[in-house]
Amino acid sequence: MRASAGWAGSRVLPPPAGSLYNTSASAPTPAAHTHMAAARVGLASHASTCTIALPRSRLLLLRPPYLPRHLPTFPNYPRPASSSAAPTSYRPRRLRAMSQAAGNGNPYAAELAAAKKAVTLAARLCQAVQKDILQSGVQSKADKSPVTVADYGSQILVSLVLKMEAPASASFSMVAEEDSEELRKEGAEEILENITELVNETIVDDGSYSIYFSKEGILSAIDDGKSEGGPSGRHWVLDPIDGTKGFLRGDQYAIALALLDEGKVVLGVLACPNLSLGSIGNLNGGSSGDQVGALFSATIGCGAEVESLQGSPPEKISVSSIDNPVNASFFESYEGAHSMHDLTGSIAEKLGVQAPPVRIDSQTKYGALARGDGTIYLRFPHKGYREKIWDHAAGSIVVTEAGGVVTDASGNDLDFSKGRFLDLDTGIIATNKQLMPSLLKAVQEAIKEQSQAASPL
Ligand SMILES: Nc1ncnc2c1ncn2[C@@H]1O[C@H](COP(=O)(O)O)[C@@H](OP(=O)(O)O)[C@H]1O
Ligand SMILES: [Mg+2]
Repeated sequence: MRASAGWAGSRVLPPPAGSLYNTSASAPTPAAHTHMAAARVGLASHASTCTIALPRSRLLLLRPPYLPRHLPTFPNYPRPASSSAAPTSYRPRRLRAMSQAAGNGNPYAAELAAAKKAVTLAARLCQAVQKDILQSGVQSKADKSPVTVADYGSQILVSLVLKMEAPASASFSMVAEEDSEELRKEGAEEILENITELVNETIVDDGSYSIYFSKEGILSAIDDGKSEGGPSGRHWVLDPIDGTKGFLRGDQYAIALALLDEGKVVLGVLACPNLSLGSIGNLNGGSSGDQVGALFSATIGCGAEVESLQGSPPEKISVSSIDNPVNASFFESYEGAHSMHDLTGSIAEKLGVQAPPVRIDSQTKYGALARGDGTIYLRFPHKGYREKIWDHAAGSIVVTEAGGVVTDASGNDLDFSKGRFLDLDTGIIATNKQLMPSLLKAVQEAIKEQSQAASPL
């Protein structure tokens, strides 16, 4: 059954005056904003070439009177993000001080605070784009450029916040899904323009940073994600929009960010803008009408938490304690192309699970599992698919810190130290400690039967 994500409310809003992504010579432009911001940061303005049409409501936010509020009166403004290192002298201290005060022995408290801030800002951009996609009906067309805008935009914002908030001495490495190759090609000028506008608009709206991205800065920030990761040092791991298909449908998606330290995931945050704050356990992935927008976080040895994306005190979460499979339910991909639904059905049957699968997109499944909305997560890609680390790093630590277990189909821990891919091709399973032994047994039996059926001799 199809999961619905509580976006009905946004669908009935009046249509925007223009699309975020269409260009139109006659449409109003945020030129005044661009000129003013560029002048104040001492950059060349590109406003004369800007033809993006913004919805009227968003244009209001770009009027010059807003700018002084967002651009504090520093004697100088930081370099644009196109420079190799983020400016350090104007880094906001608020976040650092808060995280230190709330650290309570968490050795990654500053990184955790930065990661939460990063995905929250990225989620804001993604929400604006998804709303526009749903209102304009673009999701039914072949043109997938709005998703591209959100994907890149999310990656840029995460990169910006992490660089701004990271300790000045730390080198920056990020393993992320996107690079700038496509955007540097001829014909990509318009989409680059749109990304530049949207990213800068999100930063201005937020007000935390006095930085302005030029187009070259945008390209360079995307390429911050080109790291190969590996077993030594620290690497951020980012999926800027996980669950792209769900994002386009108006369903679940996540911004997933983790930190690897010496090959181990030590921290993970998952922003799930369409996930209800109440349980989705009995709703087949849909919203119960509660407030939507959940932010999961976990640090190694410190447990897992959930809070509202709009800001609420974090609450500790733990996986379900159900130890009888008859009472269990399981999550799997909405997309049959991402996980073999016939195999997972046979595993569930062997285990004795009665409930139908809860099919939702993205690492939102890990978050929902971590807070006990369901008991099991099964993922069995079709033969030959290689899992990427950004599809599991954040989600897996949220589950393990909530008391769960995440392994491959043979019961091995996931190894995030091998570069951009996970070194496995068997499948990924997650559940609580009580159920894992019987789940592993059912998985191995079902896989054996499947391979016998495929080659009966
Ligand atoms: N053939 C395939 N088999 C398994 N996973 C796939 C796949 N093609 C894409 N994916 C991955 O599945 C992720 C979505 O997972 P889920 O099915 O749980 O929503 C995608 O993340 P993106 O949407 O970030 O590309 C992508 O990395
Ligand atoms: Mg993904």
